[in-house]
Amino acid sequence: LNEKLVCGYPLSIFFIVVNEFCERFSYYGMRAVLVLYFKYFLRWDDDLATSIYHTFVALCYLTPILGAIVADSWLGKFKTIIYLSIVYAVGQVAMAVSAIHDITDSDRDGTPDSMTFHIVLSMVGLFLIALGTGGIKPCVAAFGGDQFGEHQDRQRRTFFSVFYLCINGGSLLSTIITPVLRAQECGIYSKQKCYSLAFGVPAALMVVALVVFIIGSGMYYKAEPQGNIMLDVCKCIGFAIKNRYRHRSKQYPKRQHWMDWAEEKYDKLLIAQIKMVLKVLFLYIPLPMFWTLFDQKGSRWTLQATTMDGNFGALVIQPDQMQTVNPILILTLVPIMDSLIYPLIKKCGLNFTSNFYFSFILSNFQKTLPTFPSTSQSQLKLLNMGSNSVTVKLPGNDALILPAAQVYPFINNCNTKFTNLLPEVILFKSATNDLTSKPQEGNNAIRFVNGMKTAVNVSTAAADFGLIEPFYYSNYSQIKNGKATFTLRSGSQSCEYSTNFGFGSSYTFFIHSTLVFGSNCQDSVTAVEDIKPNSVHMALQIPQYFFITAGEVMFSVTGLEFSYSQAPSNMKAVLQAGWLFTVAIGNFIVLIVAELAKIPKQWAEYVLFASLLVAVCVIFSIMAYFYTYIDPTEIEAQFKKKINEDDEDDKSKPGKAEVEMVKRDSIKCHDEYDKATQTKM
Ligand SMILES: N[C@@H](Cc1ccc(O)cc1)C(=O)NCC(=O)O
Repeated sequence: LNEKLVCGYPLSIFFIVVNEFCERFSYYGMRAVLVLYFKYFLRWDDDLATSIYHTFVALCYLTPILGAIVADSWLGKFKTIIYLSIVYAVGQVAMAVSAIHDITDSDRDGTPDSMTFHIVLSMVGLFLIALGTGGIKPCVAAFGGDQFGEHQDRQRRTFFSVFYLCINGGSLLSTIITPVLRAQECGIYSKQKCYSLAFGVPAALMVVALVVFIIGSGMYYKAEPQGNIMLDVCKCIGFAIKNRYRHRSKQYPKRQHWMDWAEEKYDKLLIAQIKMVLKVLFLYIPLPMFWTLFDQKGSRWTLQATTMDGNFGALVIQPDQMQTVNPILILTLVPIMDSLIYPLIKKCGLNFTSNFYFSFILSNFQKTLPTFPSTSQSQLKLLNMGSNSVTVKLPGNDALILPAAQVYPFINNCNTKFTNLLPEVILFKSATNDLTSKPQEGNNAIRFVNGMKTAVNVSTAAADFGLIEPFYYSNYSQIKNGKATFTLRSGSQSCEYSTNFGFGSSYTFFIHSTLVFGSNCQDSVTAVEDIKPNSVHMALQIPQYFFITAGEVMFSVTGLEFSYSQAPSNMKAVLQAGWLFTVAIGNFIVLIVAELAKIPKQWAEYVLFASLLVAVCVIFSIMAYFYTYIDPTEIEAQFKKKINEDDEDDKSKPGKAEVEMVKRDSIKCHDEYDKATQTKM
């Protein structure tokens, strides 16, 4: 089969593994920034961004069925991988182009003028990517498995572990790199967040994946497609159901298995193979619930991270970079599980082959947003710009002593009249201009109010607030976390004001009438916190990541190998597609809950998912306990032997030529299986 062996492993798998590394880099790199691209570039709200994200992920895991049909019945795995990789690379390029804001920014203000163009192009790109990544997914893993002979079970198992490590190596690098690229500013006419680069690098990696795969083409074992096996399976199941229904009367004797009702028309080998597949597919039923929780890392968890404090001391983590925790944990946990935990469990006499998972999501939530006025109210701020306390009487309220240089936020009904306010008390009505949500991407939204009788210019290295007229206020500007120094200027005179920012806060800075330029103006500016900085640290997401990743290691890594080893020889890609289909269903569940249920509290949604998963865990454990492992090769060999013996018997009987022809047709795939195993030896 494979003459070139390195340390007992076929050389060809090196190209497959590198291809997978680059492809997963491309996929996860693009996916890491996708939800933020929807929110901040296409300007969609959280629910729409989450829904489209999960529709895309679901599509990526529905298309494997298409890829498996094409590979098994028409092109073979090798050609399917090549053609669909080209489609995939085109999709990635389309995404990169869709994120170039300059293309439609004719007024050069930094925002796209035709959002439709960007939406349509990115949706086309995502569709092509889903077709490509999903289409090749069942083929690459099964193609890798095909490179091993019958006697190389151990090597094949190791291959699947290494394969999983490569997936996570690729995704780890990309989930670190693409958020950094996204955070850069780029553009021809105006500088904006560089989503085009964050999508462009994954596009380049997909081209590399394709080239590496082609380079290895001379070394692969390429099994021939074996006819439209999916169609045969569907027809055979359909016939069994119909036949069972036709013979529902009690006068007909029962058969051992409902699929046995297909025996009149279909070959026993095919029926046995379908039984094997159904047995595994039945075990897959509870799995979507795991993916429902698992895949929210890229959507809800990332959006949640944008409202958290990402300051890790020397490192400041971007919200989308938190996803790297998953591959980091995979890369550490898989070797530990393989070399320590599983052998230990085996030694204890437990057959704990990881068909068990448990994960629980803890939701953390925070309240850093203030109480905002309702539609019939407005928010007012009273600012005492004088140097003495003043007493203020607000309509319907008790008299209030407002100390010097202090601000009093006040929500009142719109028609309330204020009279007799002292000249040094500024009434600052900001109902329509105040921020009502957290600033984007962990930035801080800052504005200045000028209480002086002369216009003041305010600027920092990162933003220019422009010239602020007396008793007027500037627009908001976005400032990153850390120390910021503002320069206040009036004519040729200036002074500096410095302060520290956290993540996701909003401040209004009031410049006092008493400010004297030329000296330190630190005491002449009052900061009023409109929105508190994010108080919950991103590190609090790590336990959730740990539990969900431990669950992934225990069932997903081995699930890949399980799906391969329990599949009949001609249905390996089909069963891989079945496994991936559970991921698609899991993402549809998120979609349904996010779009239809619209649970108002995020924590309630998390608790719902976690409770469902606990219930499903119990059901799955019972199902896994009763599952008995099979050796498809052994079963197929027995059938082959039996059919050959029957053939010999039949040939000796007169008038059986026609039956023999039908049988020969039905075991066509069987002969090919034979051929393949002979070559493998
Ligand atoms: N652990 C996942 C990979 C991954 C990486 C980063 C994320 O944010 C989420 C998931 C994995 O191995 N998946 C299997 C696959 O085939 O992609």
